[in-house]
Amino acid sequence: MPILETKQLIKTFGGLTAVNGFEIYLNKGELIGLIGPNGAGKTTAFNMLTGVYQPTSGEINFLDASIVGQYPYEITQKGIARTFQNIRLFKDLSVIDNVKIAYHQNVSYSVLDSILQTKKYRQEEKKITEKALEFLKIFKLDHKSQEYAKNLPYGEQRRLEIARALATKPKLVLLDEPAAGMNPQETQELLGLIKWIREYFDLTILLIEHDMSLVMNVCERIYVLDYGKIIAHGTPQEIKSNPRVIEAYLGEEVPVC
Ligand SMILES: Nc1ncnc2c1ncn2[C@@H]1O[C@H](COP(=O)(O)OP(=O)(O)OP(=O)(O)O)[C@@H](O)[C@H]1O
Repeated sequence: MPILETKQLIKTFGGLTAVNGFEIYLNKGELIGLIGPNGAGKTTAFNMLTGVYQPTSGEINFLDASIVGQYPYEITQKGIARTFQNIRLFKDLSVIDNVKIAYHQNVSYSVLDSILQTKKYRQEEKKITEKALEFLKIFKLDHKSQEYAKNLPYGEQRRLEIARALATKPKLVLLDEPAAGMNPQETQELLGLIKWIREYFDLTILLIEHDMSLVMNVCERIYVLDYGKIIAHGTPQEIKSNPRVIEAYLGEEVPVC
């Protein structure tokens, strides 16, 4: 039984059909790639899976229940987390506060507790700080916990964004071009990190990526989107040699390994 399944998802913006009949399934524990030329509809698909956009029509089932019509925060609570193509951190907050914010969706103290700084509030805040620090340690960012997020080098900001997404305790993580803007060494490290977090946090991962070597090296199956439609689906080997994929990439040599 797939953890996530979509049926005939469509998203139109005025006269433009950005996503047209998007059907994918993700089994628990899989690491799946979503690739396609610029403007193919990849981010729009992510936005529908996370409640940022409501589909024009179609179904999205997560853990056997429909999530269509739910708000992004409800979908996060159900266990889907994401990162963004353009890093979205609270840049003027410290590194640790960026992670603590992700924990705050599960606090049990009230606004009044926090205003009055009650014992309950203080105890829970202490626990959250400890947990956030543990998390930063895993991502080798603990020594920068008090640094402003905006002062981190690019690769570390990407790591922090992934750390923050994982602090919401997701079952499924959607990574939107995590290697964008990274140099080859950072990309290589990221590849190791993605493989590792999948095992360590028992995750299912859906990855949008333009870096073909990353996708081909790390993903078990790949979906290819072109003009809003899935034109191919298969293992990296199958995708590499698929004529429709080669055509969509305008004769570019598709994958590089
Ligand atoms: N909010 C919006 N309003 C109008 N059109 C939109 C909106 N969001 C996306 N689009 C259009 O939908 C199409 C798909 O865009 P999308 O960003 O999903 O593609 P993509 O595959 O993620 O591209 P890229 O790889 O460049 O990020 C594009 O033509 C884009 O201009």
